[in-house]
Formats: sequence, C-alpha cells, structure tokens
Amino acid sequence: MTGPSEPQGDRSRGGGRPTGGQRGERPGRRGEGTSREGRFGADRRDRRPVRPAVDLPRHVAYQAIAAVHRDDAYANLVLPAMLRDEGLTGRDAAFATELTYGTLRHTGTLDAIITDAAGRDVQRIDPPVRDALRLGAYQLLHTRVPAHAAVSSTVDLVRTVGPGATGFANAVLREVATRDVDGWVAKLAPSAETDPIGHLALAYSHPQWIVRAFAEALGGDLGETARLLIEDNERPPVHLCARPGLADPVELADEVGGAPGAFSPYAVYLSGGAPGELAAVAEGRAHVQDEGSQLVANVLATAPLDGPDGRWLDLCAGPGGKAGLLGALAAQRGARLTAVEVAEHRARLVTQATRGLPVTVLNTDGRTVGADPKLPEGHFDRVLVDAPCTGLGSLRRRPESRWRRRPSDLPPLTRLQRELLTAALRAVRPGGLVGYVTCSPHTVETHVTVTEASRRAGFPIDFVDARPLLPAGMPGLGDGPTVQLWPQRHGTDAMFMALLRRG
Ligand SMILES: C[S@@+](CC[C@H](N)C(=O)[O-])C[C@H]1O[C@@H](n2cnc3c(N)ncnc32)[C@H](O)[C@@H]1O
Repeated sequence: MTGPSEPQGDRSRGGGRPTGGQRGERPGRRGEGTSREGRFGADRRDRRPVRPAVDLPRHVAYQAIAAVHRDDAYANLVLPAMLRDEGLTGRDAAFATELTYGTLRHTGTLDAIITDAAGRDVQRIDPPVRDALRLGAYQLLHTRVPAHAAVSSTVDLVRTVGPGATGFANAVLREVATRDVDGWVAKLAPSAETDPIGHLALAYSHPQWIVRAFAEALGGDLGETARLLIEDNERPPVHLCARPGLADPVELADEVGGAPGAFSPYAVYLSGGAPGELAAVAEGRAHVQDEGSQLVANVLATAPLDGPDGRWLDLCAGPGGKAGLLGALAAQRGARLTAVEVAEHRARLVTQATRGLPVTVLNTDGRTVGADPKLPEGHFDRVLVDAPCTGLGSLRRRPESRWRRRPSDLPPLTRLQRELLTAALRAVRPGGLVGYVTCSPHTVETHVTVTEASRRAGFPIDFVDARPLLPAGMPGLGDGPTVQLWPQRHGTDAMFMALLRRG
C-alpha cells in the first residue's frame, strides 16, 4: 500500500504519532529520495527538471493548489492554463479539476483532520508537504479513489516535493484513512447543540464568520444554512445567457446540448464542456453568466418606468456580464447603455463583451458622477450598481476565496458600496430607477448599505418591490421589497437586489 522504500516504523516513534515534515526539516534522510528518481529518466544530481513520480492529473492538481497557497493565485485562472500546458483533456482534466477544487474547498476541514492525524498543527508542516497531504486526505475522504492509491500516490508526490517527509506523509495518511469524513467530523467538530456555528464550520469547511453571516441572512435557520454550505462545496453549474434579439434560448439549448433555464427567460443550463469554445459565445450570441445575474439585470431593465427610458447606466460594469445583457435589451428598446469601470483591463473586457451593442464604455471612477461631464447628475433613467463586494454569494465558483476573505474586508468595501450607491442615486433622474446588486448575502453589504445610502441621499427614495418583477412562481423570495437569491433555493449564486426609485 505504501511507497516502496517507506518503512512503517515512523509511526512507532513519537508515541505512535507520525514524525517529520515540520517546517525547516531538511530532506535527505537516509534511504529516502533515491528509489524512484530515475523513473522518468532524470536524476536529481544532474539538475535537469525531474518529472514528478506521480500521474499527470495529480501532479497538475498539486501544482495548482501550491500556486494558490504560495503565490496567492486564483485556481480558476491557474488551473486552466496548467491543463492546457500539460495537454490534459477529457477525464484526466476533469479529475485534476475535481482534485484541485475539492481540496481547496475542503481545506479547513482537511487541515483540522491532518492536525489531529499528525499530532501537530498543520501550519507547522512544510508548505509543499502540507499541500500534498491535503490532496491525499481529500482523495481519501471525498473521492472513490482506493485508499492504497490515495496514500501511495501522495507519498510518491512527497518524494519529489519534500523528500525528507515521505515516512511522515505515509503515516499521516494512514491515520487519516482510519475514519471516513463523518467519523472525523464526529471526533473533531464542536457539539451542534452548544456551538452550532462551530459545528457547521468544521463539518462543511467554511470559516466561522462566514457561517455566522449566512445564518443571519437566512434568519437563523441553521438547517438551511447547512444546505447552503453543502451547495458551496459542489461543482457549480454553468449557465449561458442567450442574448435577447441575438439568440433564442430553446434553440441555443439544442445547439449546445443544454437545457433552457428554470427562471431567467434567457438562461441555458450547460451540462459540461468548455463554454468558451462554443460558437454561440465566440459569435456574441450568448455569454457565460449565472442565472441569478441575468435575473437581477432583467428586473432593472423591465421594471415599470414613467417618462423617458433611453439612458441606461451600469456604474460597475467589469468584466461586462450584466452590461452584455443590458446592452442587448437596450438595443431592442432603442436605449443606450453607458458602462463605467474603474479598472483599465476590466474596462477593456467590457468593451469586448459589448461589441456590436449600443454601449459606451467609460474607464473612470463611478463616484465621479456630477464631476465628470459624461456622467451628469439627474441624467439617467435606469442605473445599475453591481457593487464590488466580498463575493460570499459565489463561493462555489472560487474555491479558495472563503479562506482569503476576512471580516476586515467589510468596512472598506461597505464604504465603497455606499459611495457608489450614493453616486447612482445622484445620477438617476427624478422618477428613475436604481438597482443595487451584490453577489453577497452579508447583511452589512446588502440591507445596511442600502438603508444607509438611501437615508443620506438628500432626496426621497422609495423601495420598489422587486419580487413581482421576477418570474411567476419563483419560490422563497421572502417578504420583499428586496430579493435575495440562493444556491440552495434557486440554483443561482446568492445575488441580492434592492430596487430604488428616486422621488
Ligand atoms: C461585482 S463587479 C461587477 C460585475 C459586472 N457587473 C458583471 O456583471 O460582469 C464590480 C466591479 O466594480 C468595479 N469597481 C470598483 N470600484 C469602482 C469604482 N469606484 N467605479 C467604477 N467601478 C468600480 C470593479 O473593478 C469590478 O469590476
């Protein structure tokens, strides 16, 4: 079951706990790191790159996980590049993706388990060995990979990335394999009765402050909070938006082998594959966009409005998903969209995403409304503020994000959200509409921001009930007037929307 040169004797030292692998431990224990070096025709002594003694999908997954932790990389950016570079496709690519995303999502719980199995804090294990152990423990606890394969492949990996720690890795993983994930949760999680947040955090691998924020946004319903956490750990669905006037969703579903969405009139659910390679996307007939994002953009575009309706504004437009949909709707309605984005490279993405549509892209700060002649006060009929936020509503799409975000991110973000919403309320004409949207259900970013900004607006603001503007029969929309969409209720990201009318 174990790597070829690994004695099990390590377990007998240190009171049955595995040894080695701590920070600073130098590789090169006697008898280690020699048995397989020649396997791919390279010898460490000649300094040529050594092909890791592990299969390519696991090698790629390890490299992606290490890049996330070592370089602060984003898995959804580095992994596709690595798959491409290594020529991994089909089932191999799917396996590497599953290992990378799964390991990153479950890092919190895996670390608690590894800490217990190793008898020392996971933070004291050398980073390369730590990442290999996470990958191995993930396979043991969350996949159908046979235990012997999970252990031996991880030991093979450690032989390359931390050769002094192969015995340690072997022993830790053997200890991890003594229980299934439920057994580990039963052993390590705080009691659900006395510490329900701590219990959910460990059981479903989220930081406690995020679990607390979700529970609060869900009115204290811990059962539903658990269902949300489970959704965050699943592979997210991929949705297309069939651009109105350019594609019919039923025909597009046939074309791409998907299915029309349940709620958005433009949504197509994809069952797999690479959406970026679809002809419809390349030709600008469709774009990749979560159904929830489609719904909130559509609410703003279709809410009843008296008077002129030709000037639309998207104050936070990059990379251009909602601007793409609003631009297509504007084309049908004889309107024009001004799309503002402060980051230059993201403004370029908006330009690409809205090519051929009646959209003017401005690379500027949305808070310059009134100061920038292209953003006059009281000028626009419909304004979208899709505010920069913690993104806690789309954790399933960014597997490392939950571990990077901090509660201290909230004050600067909420200040910016208030300033942008205030700018939007200045930009809209009397009687016009502002849609405030976040991809976060955190109440500080949603209700608190909206209440504060409208209280300080200096003119009357009415809340418009957004619920009737969503498709009939959509369940679980709450008491209004704002709406909060949820993965566990609607299959969408957790988008929040408040619809405001300037008096
Ligand atoms: C949540 S994203 C918007 C997503 C976009 N609406 C879409 O659907 O693709 C928020 C965007 O606001 C931009 N942003 C941040 N501060 C800004 C500011 N002061 N003015 C304009 N844009 C800003 C960010 O760079 C980011 O691209």
